[in-house]
Amino acid sequence: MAPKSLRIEIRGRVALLTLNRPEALNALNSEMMDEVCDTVAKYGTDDKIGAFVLTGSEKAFAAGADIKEMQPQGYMDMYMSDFFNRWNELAALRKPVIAAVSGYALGGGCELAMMCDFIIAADTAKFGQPEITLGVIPGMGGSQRLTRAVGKAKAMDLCLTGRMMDAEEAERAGLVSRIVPAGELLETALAAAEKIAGFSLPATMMAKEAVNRSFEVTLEEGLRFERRLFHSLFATEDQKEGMSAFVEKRKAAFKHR
Ligand SMILES: CC(C)(O)CC(=O)SCCNC(=O)CCNC(=O)[C@H](O)C(C)(C)COP(=O)(O)OP(=O)(O)OC[C@H]1O[C@@H](n2cnc3c(N)ncnc32)[C@H](O)[C@@H]1OP(=O)(O)O
Repeated sequence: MAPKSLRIEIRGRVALLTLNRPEALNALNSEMMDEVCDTVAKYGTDDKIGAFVLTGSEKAFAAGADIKEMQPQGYMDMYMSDFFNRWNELAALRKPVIAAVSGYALGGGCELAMMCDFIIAADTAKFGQPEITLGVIPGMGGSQRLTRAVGKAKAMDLCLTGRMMDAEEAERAGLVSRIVPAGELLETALAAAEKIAGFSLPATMMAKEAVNRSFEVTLEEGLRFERRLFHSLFATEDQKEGMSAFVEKRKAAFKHR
């Protein structure tokens, strides 16, 4: 069945996923979670896809989890269904994912963007964790990923006051990798994704794995892990091709093997 709240376009080796619930500013409900996670599961194992772009509308990347869906729930409902757990499938995706954020990225929207590997923001983007204004706290990783991205002071400020930060503040804080004019957001994100998808897929996957590992282990363990991955890439055809192409002064043609 075709997804209802997600548009999927395949552009060469890039899968472009557009959140599509404009009537609710892309509020993330269970249907959307299933559609996003089913889609990344499908293309995550497709050798023809080398990178993803996740985006929303001009007004909202996503204005948070769907408050109307959560409002009637009780503790047992949330606990027994392990509400939001499926979003971990996006965070665990092994291929690179870029979040292209325009407008609101609030609550679960900000958390969803942070599950991606990096965020390219339009100059209109606004980030925040306003859950405190609803009597709750972040529940899709905000207190953890935001703190790792921007440090304790700013994460506390955002989680405790519920205020929004604009794209410039988010870039200064390290949440966002680059800011572009709103009209150039999608082409910039797609160009970055196409560039990544043109490199060796095993190398981009291992680069992602190595950077992510730095959040979990000591420096010494991380360095050893990186070196082992680096060594292993010398078993790939793409290492032979990439280095030969440099020596022969030509463009590499990676086979993703
Ligand atoms: C995942 C967790 C656990 O971390 C929790 C969360 O994510 S909780 C949600 C956090 N997000 C918010 O609290 C933001 C809620 N939205 C707003 O504050 C405003 O909508 C706004 C400031 C983003 C934009 O305001 P405005 O331009 O005035 O538009 P609205 O009229 O408010 O919204 C239009 C339409 O969308 C519905 N909407 C917006 N956000 C949500 C949401 N998170 N869940 C459900 N529905 C949402 C809003 O109700 C409007 O619909 P109608 O009521 O007109 O049908």
